[in-house]
Amino acid sequence: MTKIKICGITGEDEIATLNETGVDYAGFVLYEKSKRYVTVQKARQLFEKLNKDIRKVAVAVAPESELIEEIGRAGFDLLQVHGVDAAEAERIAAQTKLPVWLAVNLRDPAEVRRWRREEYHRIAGVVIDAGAYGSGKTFGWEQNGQDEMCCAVRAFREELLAEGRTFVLAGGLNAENVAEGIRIFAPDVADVSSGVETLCDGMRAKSIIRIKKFKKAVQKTEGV
Ligand SMILES: O=C(O)c1ccccc1NCC(=O)[C@H](O)[C@H](O)COP(=O)(O)O
Repeated sequence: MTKIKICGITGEDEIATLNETGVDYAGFVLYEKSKRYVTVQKARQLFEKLNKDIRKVAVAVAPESELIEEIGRAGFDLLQVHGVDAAEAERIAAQTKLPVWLAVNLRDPAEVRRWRREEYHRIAGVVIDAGAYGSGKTFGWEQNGQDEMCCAVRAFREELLAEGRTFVLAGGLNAENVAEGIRIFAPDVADVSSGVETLCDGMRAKSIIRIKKFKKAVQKTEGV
């Protein structure tokens, strides 16, 4: 079944929500400019409350060497890296013992063609995401899934799968569109942040109801 990653975890209530809903991955955004920013230290405190079978993903943007080292010591299971090219992601993967997912923030079809030509030796997986980080917007696949960009993404997915790499679909997913995303791209992992949040006293928080709905929509694609 398509696995589920809930990204942008910031507090203990959200950890309890993930434990109760039983998702596969929890993402912690270690990028200071993000509204979902947590320090590595804060993420480590949250790990203590997280069920052991939920994998912990460090999400970073063009991380400096020091942060990569800190992430490597903190107990994460994976490092998802945005804002770097394939060569830089390969260098990061060589520096850390963690499996690395390269996040590609898509802006136009030419970009997918460029990424498809890259050589991946150490990268464990690729996250195909919308142009803006954690924006709740898709990269435009929901029109019909047949345009140039979608075809290029599917071809990219085939290449990654043939090499045994994980393919993650991200950007603007929610309970209403995730089944269509799975039908078009057949990802290994569906990654969501904004689409399972609610505003509570002006603060964004992951909603247990929305996560349950999201999970149900994913399970329905497999007849569960
Ligand atoms: O969420 C952020 O603010 C963020 C900042 C910098 C890098 C990555 C970030 N988020 C990553 C994710 O939440 C997911 O990988 C993905 O973008 C899904 O986001 P959304 O469209 O909100 O579902």
